[in-house]
Amino acid sequence: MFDRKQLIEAISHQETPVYYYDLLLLQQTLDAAKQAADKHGFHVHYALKANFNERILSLIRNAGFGADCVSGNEVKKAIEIGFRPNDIVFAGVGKSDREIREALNHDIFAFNVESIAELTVINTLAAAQGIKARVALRINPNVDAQTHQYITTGLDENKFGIAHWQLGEAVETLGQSEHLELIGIHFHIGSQITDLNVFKSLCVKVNELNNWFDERGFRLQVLNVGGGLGVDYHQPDLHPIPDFQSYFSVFADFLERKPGQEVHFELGRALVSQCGSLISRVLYVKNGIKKNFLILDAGMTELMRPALYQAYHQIEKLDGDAGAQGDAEQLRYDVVGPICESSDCFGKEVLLPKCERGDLIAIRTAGAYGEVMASRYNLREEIRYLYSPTPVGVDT
Ligand SMILES: Cc1ncc(COP(=O)(O)O)c(C=O)c1O
Ligand SMILES: N[C@@H](CCCC[NH3+])C(=O)O
Repeated sequence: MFDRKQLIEAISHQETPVYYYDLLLLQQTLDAAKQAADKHGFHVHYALKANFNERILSLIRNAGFGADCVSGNEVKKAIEIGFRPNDIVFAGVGKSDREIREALNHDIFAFNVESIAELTVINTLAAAQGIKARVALRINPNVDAQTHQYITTGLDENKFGIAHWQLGEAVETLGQSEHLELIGIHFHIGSQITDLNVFKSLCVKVNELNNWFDERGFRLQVLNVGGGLGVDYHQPDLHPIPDFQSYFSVFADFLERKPGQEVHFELGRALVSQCGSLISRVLYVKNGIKKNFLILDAGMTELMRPALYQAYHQIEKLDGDAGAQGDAEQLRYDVVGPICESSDCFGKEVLLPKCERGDLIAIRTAGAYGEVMASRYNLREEIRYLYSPTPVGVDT
């Protein structure tokens, strides 16, 4: 639970803006996800792209998750943090030769391969090292994730994965590639998916393709269905932990596994979103005729999602006489940052208790795709962090 009192105390001497991570909530989320996945014998790789803060990664590694990486540096980071190479997968439409070579050196579990040309390149680089690379084919299943158009990835018009009509050629290439071992098929249809029916549709496609490979004599070890489970940006206190039980049950009920086949997942957002908040102070209040502006010391440089996708994040006043839930006068504010871009806006017409300079503002559900997407535009300061006390008995 978001402990405002503890946070206000911790923050009082702290410069803002600052990312606050609730490590207890993170641990509870990881425990819930692990328990729900273990019930079905599912393997979960954490998608590092969502947040690669080292304290967070350590907790995730200790909780027994693998790693899903999308660059050579993410692979390197995962190894440094102590993820076992055998628990690391590497996706990405544009893996460079250097990145592929380094991942081969580490003998990672699998490359999720996104094109036929990439198969040929990995085969050549593996041959040069005299080894065999384990690969899974990332297939574009043309399933509509019913999410924001910029974060949908599994439609024919998206750049990700191999199209189903290219599978014949992919299989032919594999047949000619002595240094590749096909271990599975991989899918990822998009992010922030809140309608579980979408995952049922994905299962139907995975089953069809699993049969397609089976009929051609391929014994696939792994079905990797990617990530994408969404979180509640509107009510973070009501739903601090996503419903992992229902999510994994969809796959347990609808995926038709062949004997011995493993199911792998790549969750990012669902594991880390709710544990993070961006904490900021009000620099200025501008009262206009048409609008009131709350100008914060945090901007799109610290949290880009609202500017980039018009994403909603709950905005709360943390302190002040009335507190966030008090019966003080409420006003509507456009909550903006100091960056010289009009899109530098966290929310329009946000209803808040009357604010003044120095008040603390929390922008919630910022643990995923927050800090990692920060930029130094306008030569902003480096990101600062603050952590809640480490959960008892947990080693970070
Ligand atoms: C291949 C792949 N796997 C996993 C993820 C993690 O997605 P999410 O954070 O929505 O769980 C992504 C990002 O969308 C991705 O591109
Ligand atoms: N960055 C996106 C999600 C992209 C997921 C990675 N393919 C977000 O903030 O919601």
